[in-house]
Amino acid sequence: MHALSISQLTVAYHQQPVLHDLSLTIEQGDIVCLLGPSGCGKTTALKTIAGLQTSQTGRIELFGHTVADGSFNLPTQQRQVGFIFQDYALFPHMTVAANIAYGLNGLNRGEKQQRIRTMLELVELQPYADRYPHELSGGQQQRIALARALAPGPQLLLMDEPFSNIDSQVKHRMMSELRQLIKRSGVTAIFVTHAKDEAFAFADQTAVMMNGQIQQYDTPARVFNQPANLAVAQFMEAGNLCETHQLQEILTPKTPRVTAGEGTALLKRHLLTIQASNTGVAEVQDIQFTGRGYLLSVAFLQQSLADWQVECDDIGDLAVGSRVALSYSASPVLL
Ligand SMILES: Nc1ncnc2c1ncn2[C@@H]1O[C@H](COP(=O)(O)OP(=O)(O)OP(=O)(O)O)[C@@H](O)[C@H]1O
Repeated sequence: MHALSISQLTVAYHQQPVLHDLSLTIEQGDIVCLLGPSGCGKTTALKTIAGLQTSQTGRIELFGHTVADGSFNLPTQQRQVGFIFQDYALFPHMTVAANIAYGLNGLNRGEKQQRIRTMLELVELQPYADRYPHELSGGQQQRIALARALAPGPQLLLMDEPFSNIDSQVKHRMMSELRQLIKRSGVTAIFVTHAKDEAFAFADQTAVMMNGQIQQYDTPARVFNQPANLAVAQFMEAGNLCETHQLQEILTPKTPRVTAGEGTALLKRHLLTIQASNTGVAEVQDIQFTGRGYLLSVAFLQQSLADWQVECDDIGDLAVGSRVALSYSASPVLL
C-alpha cells in the first residue's frame, strides 16, 4: 500500500489554477521533498494533502483511503496527518510537556504522561518537560515541534519550510538529527523547500515542481545528475549547458564519446578538465576556493554561451585571464 497517492489534482484560487493535473505516489517510510521555485505551488500542494485547502478535481488517497476526490473532502483532523510549520508555532505560554500533550485527545492522564515521556525520549529532550519554548534553542524548539506533531501518532508528517529560518552554520547538523529522528519514528514525511541543498541532505525522494506540475520524481542524486528536462537542469544548477553541435568546438581533444544527435547537452562541473593553452577556447574569469577545491568560471571567446563553471582539486599556474582548453571525461547527459 502506498502512503500517499495523488492523481490528476487541480487546485485553483479565484478560478486561477495553481496545481494542474498533479499526480504523485509516495512509498511508506520515505522522506519526500517538494522542491521548486517560489510560487510554483508547493505550499498549496502540502495544504491540500493536509485538507487545509480544497481541490477542484482529482483524488487524494492516504494509506489506501480516499480523503479527497473533488466532491468529497475529509476534514484535516480525520486525516491522521501531523504538521510542522515554518516557525514551529509552539504555544509560548505552555510548557514543553503541555505543548506535546496539546493534540492528545481521548487519553487519560496516565496515558498522556506516558506518551509525553515516549516523545521526549524520541527527541532526546527528557529533562526539558517543564521548560517554556523561549528557554530552548532553535534546534530544541524544532525537536519539540516534531514531538508535538508525532504525539497523536500520525501516519504522515507534513513540514512547511522546516529549515528556512535556521542559520546555515547549524542547518546541516539539525537536518541530520531530524532525519534520524523521523526515520526512527517510521513515519512517512513530506517537506517543502526551494533550497536544493535541503533536498540533497534530508530527502529520500524529490519531486521537482514548476508551474503547478511535477517535472521529475526521483532520488536527489538522480534529479541532480540526470535531470528530466532543461527546466529541471537549470533549476537544479546541475551543470554546464550547450547545444550538442557546439561540443566539438568546445572540447579538446575532439572526443568521440560526445553524444550524437541534436539537443542540449549537460556537462558536470567536476568531470571537466581545464588546462592552460595558448590556443584554448575560453578564458578564466574568476577563481573561488571552496574548501574541497576550486570553482572556476570560464568565458568562451568565440561561442555565444554563458560562462561555464569547472570544479577542480588544484589550479596549478592558472589565474584570472589565463587562456584555457577544456576536456570532458564522460558522455554528456542529453536533455
Ligand atoms: N490564499 C491564496 N489566494 C490566492 N492566491 C494564492 C493563495 N495562496 C497562494 N496563492 C498563489 O498561488 C501560487 C502558489 O502559491 P504557493 O504558496 O503554493 O507557492 P510556493 O511554491 O509554496 O511558494 P513559496 O516558495 O514562495 O512559499 C502563487 O502564485 C500564490 O500567489
